[in-house]
Amino acid sequence: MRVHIADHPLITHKLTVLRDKHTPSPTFRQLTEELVTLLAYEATRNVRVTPVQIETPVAQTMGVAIATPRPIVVPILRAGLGMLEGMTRLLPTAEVGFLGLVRDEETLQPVTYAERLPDDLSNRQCFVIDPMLATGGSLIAAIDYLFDRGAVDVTAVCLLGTPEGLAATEEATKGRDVTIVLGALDERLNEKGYIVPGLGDAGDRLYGLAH
Ligand SMILES: O=P(O)(O)OC[C@H]1O[C@H](OP(=O)(O)OP(=O)(O)O)[C@H](O)[C@@H]1O
Ligand SMILES: O=c1cc[nH]c(=O)[nH]1
Ligand SMILES: [Mg+2]
Repeated sequence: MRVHIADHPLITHKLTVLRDKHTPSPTFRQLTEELVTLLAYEATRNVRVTPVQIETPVAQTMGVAIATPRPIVVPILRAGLGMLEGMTRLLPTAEVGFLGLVRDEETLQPVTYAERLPDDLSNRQCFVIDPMLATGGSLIAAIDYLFDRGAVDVTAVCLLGTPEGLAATEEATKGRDVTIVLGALDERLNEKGYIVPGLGDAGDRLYGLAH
């Protein structure tokens, strides 16, 4: 498993505002979109391209186009939806599949409540988006869905992660082509499975629903 942790002052600045408990939902949504666009630059570094010939006003030249089959972007509902617009802005031709997972806050196990993915992901590059990698349970479940359907590689883009979540994901995805791109690696999980210092419940902060 490859892990890339962002190291850029703009990303750290935007994450600082996102973490602040006084930041209201509209600003939180805007920053989430901006952050995913910055992280997507790194996450798409190995996107498959194919050579194309084009004509500029001056000469013929070779360039590249995103290869087919098209990549697929999979937001993990609910919080991952907040990253979709920023991701598809960089990959406008990507297909979008959906996975609805919610963590049981007692057991910390993910429960699947929605799934709308292509049946066959053979030879597809997949990008999973979810702001939080806490215990890793939700991301591992998402990665399993994708490889079970034939995905060749999965890149996950998360705003915050933990050492515990990374270790669990590494253990569960051994032998598979998995890359994780993080905005920041936080200190730890607390006794309730929340990321410390984290930003709280990403879904609630994006969409404003109380438990
Ligand atoms: O690594 P884990 O321990 O599995 O926790 C991370 C998951 O928790 C959050 O979703 P949540 O279950 O709160 O659902 P929501 O997006 O609907 O709020 C988050 O968006 C991840 O999907
Ligand atoms: O800190 C956390 C952990 C899981 N899910 C969240 O939204 N936040
Ligand atoms: Mg939540």
